[in-house]
Amino acid sequence: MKTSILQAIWKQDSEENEMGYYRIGTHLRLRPSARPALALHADAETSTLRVDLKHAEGGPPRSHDDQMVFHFDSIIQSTSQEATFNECARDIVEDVLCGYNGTILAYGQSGSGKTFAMSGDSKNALHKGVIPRAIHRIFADKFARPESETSIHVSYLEVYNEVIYDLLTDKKEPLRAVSMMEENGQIEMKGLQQFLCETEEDALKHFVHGERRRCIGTNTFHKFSNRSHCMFTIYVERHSKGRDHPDRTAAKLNLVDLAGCERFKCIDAARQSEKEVLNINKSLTFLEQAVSELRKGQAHVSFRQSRLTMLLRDALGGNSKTVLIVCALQEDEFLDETISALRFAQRVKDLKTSAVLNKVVDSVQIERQLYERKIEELKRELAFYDALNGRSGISRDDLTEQRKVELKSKVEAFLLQKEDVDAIPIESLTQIKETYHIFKEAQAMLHAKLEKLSKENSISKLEDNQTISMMEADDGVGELEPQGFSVGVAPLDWRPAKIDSENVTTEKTFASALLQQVAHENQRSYGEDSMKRNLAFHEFKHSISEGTQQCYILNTKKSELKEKKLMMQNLAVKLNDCKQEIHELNVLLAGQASDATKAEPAEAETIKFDDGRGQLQERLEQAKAEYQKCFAELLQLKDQIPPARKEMLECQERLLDSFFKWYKRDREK
Ligand SMILES: Nc1ncnc2c1ncn2[C@@H]1O[C@H](COP(=O)(O)OP(=O)(O)OP(=O)(O)O)[C@@H](O)[C@H]1O
Repeated sequence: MKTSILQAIWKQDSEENEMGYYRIGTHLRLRPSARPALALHADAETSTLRVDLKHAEGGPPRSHDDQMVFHFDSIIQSTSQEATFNECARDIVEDVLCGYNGTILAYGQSGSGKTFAMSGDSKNALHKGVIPRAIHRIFADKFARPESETSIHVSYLEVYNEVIYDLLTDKKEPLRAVSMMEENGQIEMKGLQQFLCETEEDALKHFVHGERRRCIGTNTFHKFSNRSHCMFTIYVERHSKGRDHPDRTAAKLNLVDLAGCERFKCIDAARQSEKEVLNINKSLTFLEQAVSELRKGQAHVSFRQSRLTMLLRDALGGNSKTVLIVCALQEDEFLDETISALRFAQRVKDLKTSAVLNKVVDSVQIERQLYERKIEELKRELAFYDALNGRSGISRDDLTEQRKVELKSKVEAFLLQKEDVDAIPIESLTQIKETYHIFKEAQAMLHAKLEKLSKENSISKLEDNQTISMMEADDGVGELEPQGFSVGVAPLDWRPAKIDSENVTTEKTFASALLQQVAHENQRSYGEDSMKRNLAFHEFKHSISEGTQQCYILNTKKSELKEKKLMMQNLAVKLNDCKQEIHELNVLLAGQASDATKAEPAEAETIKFDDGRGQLQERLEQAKAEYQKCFAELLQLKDQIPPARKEMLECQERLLDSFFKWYKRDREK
């Protein structure tokens, strides 16, 4: 029988856990009694309590058939505080350490042992209650896990006459009231202090401080009755050390010691405030009401009716794993209160909460998730547009290694001119980027090869090139721009031919190549660093007579060439001026001729023999003569320039040749 019940409970639990719902655990703790009621039959093995009312003494007349059976997760009777903790509280504390919120709730009539169960007896270490034992377990776990960073805070509040007070207010000050707010569906306590505790002692110090500040009064049942509902909360935040995005959990354990309900007839008017009792009973009634509404599955549960129900909202049906410890007196005179507490426990037993692992996601992670979602959406949208444009099957994800290899071979084929550029597909931005990347790689490889080749081949080649460029830079002879005077409006039969700039360029290129060749040949024999050679060349030109003479001749040739080019430029300008003048005179003469045609015969005669017209004609003739003279000179000069350049280049070549010979001789010495 016992086994089958346990199996059923275990099965129920595991099914519920898979769904994320957790049944509220209920435990019955019977306060030891010298004269327990004959009506109560507790069976710790089956965790059931049978109430036989026919055996009940006193009270209203009852039916002899009145018999009730209450089931619990466990019945604790004459059991140690440690065993009570292990039975009722340990699992919840372990769950809090894993990141689930937990609530342990002590319920029962005044004097039934709620405070004894939760706080224990401070005078005897063996009688420590659930709260100090939970603190011990949490700190033991913190120090047993060096790989995790665990921070522990505590707070302690009481609800007295529907006002919430912070029990951890400094002892010199009156208790500070706390306001309860609801933000984003969460109950927030504005003004409730949370204290960081590094050690178990820190937490115990705060707990004891709060205990001392609880509202305690004397009632009919005992001298130190708690007149308020109290909640000690331990906040456990934990994350693994040394990771970029560590798993972070934040859970809290609410340890609640409810005030005990009392019958009005039991109130000691001399010592107790009626308002106080009224408020306690009222809040407990609202609690019962909320439980029965939850049990019925009502859409609206009246949590807002009291502070207590708001505080316990999550514990009864929200994000919390919850355990209820129902404390009861066994004596006959308290039978009604005991039955009432048992009934409450049975109703709570049917409730389920939906505890979740409280993972703290940092803002960076949230942002990343948002972006990832956005990227997914955009990808879907792109795929949609691709499909609309008949380009389905295009992947915009990172290219696979195989795709990269394929693309590379296509680019190579293109570079080696085996394939046309169309062979490289253009499908997506990723692919285009990869193509650029391949080109860049190819360019880098080529560059490296060239560098290697040039190193192997000759450092001196570069040096000679420097020498050559130095010689060329030294030339100082500008190129003639011959355009601008070839389209003649002058009434001459012939047109001046263009100066053959192509020949000049070719000649120069040829000369450069020649010089390079000379330098290259010489460089093979004398591999020297450029600095030394440049210095030697400078010395040769300025201090060695052979060099000085050749340098003088070269400079003379350069000056002659330069002068000729300058003269050509001046002549070109003059030619253009003449051309302009001829044009203007022609226009004037043509204008006069047309006036003469339109005029009367007598007048026309006057114009025809007008002095001015004769002068214009004369000036035109002079301008034409000037033009022809300039042009002839220009042609002459043009013919002189190539031989002059050739001479200059030969001088240059001779100078270099003499220099290399001298340099070789000098080095051999
Ligand atoms: N299991 C137990 N074993 C021994 N003593 C107990 C037990 N339970 C309660 N007591 C004693 O009974 C007395 C009343 O207990 P307690 O103060 O815990 O009751 P309570 O339910 O918190 O009452 P109230 O609601 O009025 O504060 C205390 O002196 C306590 O030591």
